[in-house]
Amino acid sequence: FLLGEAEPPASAAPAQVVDFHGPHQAGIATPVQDRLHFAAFDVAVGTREELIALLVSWTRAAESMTAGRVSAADDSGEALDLPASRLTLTVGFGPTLFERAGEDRFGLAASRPPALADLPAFPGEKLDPARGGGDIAVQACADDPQVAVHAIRTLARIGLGRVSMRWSQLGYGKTSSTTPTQLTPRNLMGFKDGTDNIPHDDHAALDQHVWVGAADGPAWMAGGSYLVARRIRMHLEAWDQASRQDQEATIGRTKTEGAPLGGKGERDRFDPAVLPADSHVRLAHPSSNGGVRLMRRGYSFVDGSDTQGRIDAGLFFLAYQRDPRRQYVPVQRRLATGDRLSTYIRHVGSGLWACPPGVSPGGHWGDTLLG
Ligand SMILES: C=CC1=C(C)c2cc3[nH]c(cc4nc(cc5[nH]c(cc1n2)c(C)c5CCC(=O)O)C(CCC(=O)O)=C4C)c(C)c3C=C
Ligand SMILES: [Fe+2]
Repeated sequence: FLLGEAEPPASAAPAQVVDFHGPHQAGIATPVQDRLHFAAFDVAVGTREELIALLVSWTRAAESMTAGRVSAADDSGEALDLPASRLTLTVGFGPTLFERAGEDRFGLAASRPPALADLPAFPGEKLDPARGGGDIAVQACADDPQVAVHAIRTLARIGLGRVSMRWSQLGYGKTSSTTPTQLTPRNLMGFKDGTDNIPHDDHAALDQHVWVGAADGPAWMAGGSYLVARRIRMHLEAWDQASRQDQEATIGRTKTEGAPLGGKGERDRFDPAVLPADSHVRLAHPSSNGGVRLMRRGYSFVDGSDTQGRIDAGLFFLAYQRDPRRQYVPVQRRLATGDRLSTYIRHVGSGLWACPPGVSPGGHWGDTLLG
């Protein structure tokens, strides 16, 4: 059936709409929504003009959907009665968009940011190529799962014949708050996650650790950010056999309160040097990593069970940063070699994308790169 250009549903209170336009893409510093649908696409078109046309049509649909309107006259309809639910759509460009197997498909090879260097291999990871990479990533976050799924489905539908979905991941519960005034969410290990994350309104920290600066280069990335995604499987059966004492020593914080070991309250100031030397928080803490921080925005996932009857669950880790070579890579190197948490987890999927700055009204995703 056909739908006209619809007004936002009456229930779409302004507070449920996150502005799509701005100097930075929404969905990075935006207070984290409850649900995620993340998709990595490979581009099938052959010319730069066709790529631009795709990004223009995606942008127009994203502007509509994030405002709580239908995507187009022939919208698939499953989100029709739902409010915008704080939907954000965030796009990133992977290394293969710039160059794939030595081929410069879109004349972009010279524009590849040095910071978009392929991630090195890390000890202990077991990456499944079917769950990694992708020319373009789209992160859809919303407080309603149907709204996030509708948004990805719509972009895939618009891109039919022009892109193929390489892999995707649903996340059902946020694990990292960026809003310290709210109760910190818990991950599937039962621990509060995101206590010391970068708050969404700490603009000094965002400028220092998340947004690419004008002098960082390349110019088209100023105001953008780099996204690292890791599908991290948790061995929950083994975790559940571990004593609470062992679990707390592994993380470096208490389970119930989320307090640093030796402290009382979740937000107590603490000296990481007093935590166990192989604990996760000690090794991930800025003081162990030359002061670097990450904006964590991950989600829990449960994708049924595997052939051995073990639950296929974990953390879909999403981290935004100014330069992965200085941030994610050295932190992950430290964790991969020394973190006691490594006994209970396995990195099985990976991706890295350059997320361009925000879109101005009338502009489109990637216009600073593609013109
Ligand atoms: C490379 C970066 C990180 C990966 C990968 C990672 C995986 C991972 N983390 C948890 C659980 C927790 N992490 C916590 C803190 C924390 N983690 C990282 C980085 C990575 N985590 C950082 C930078 C920090 C903050 C350290 C600090 O500044 O104190 C915590 C404690 C609470 C908090 O501050 O968020 C928990 C719990 C899991 C389960 C996991 C992989 C599955
Ligand atoms: Fe962590």
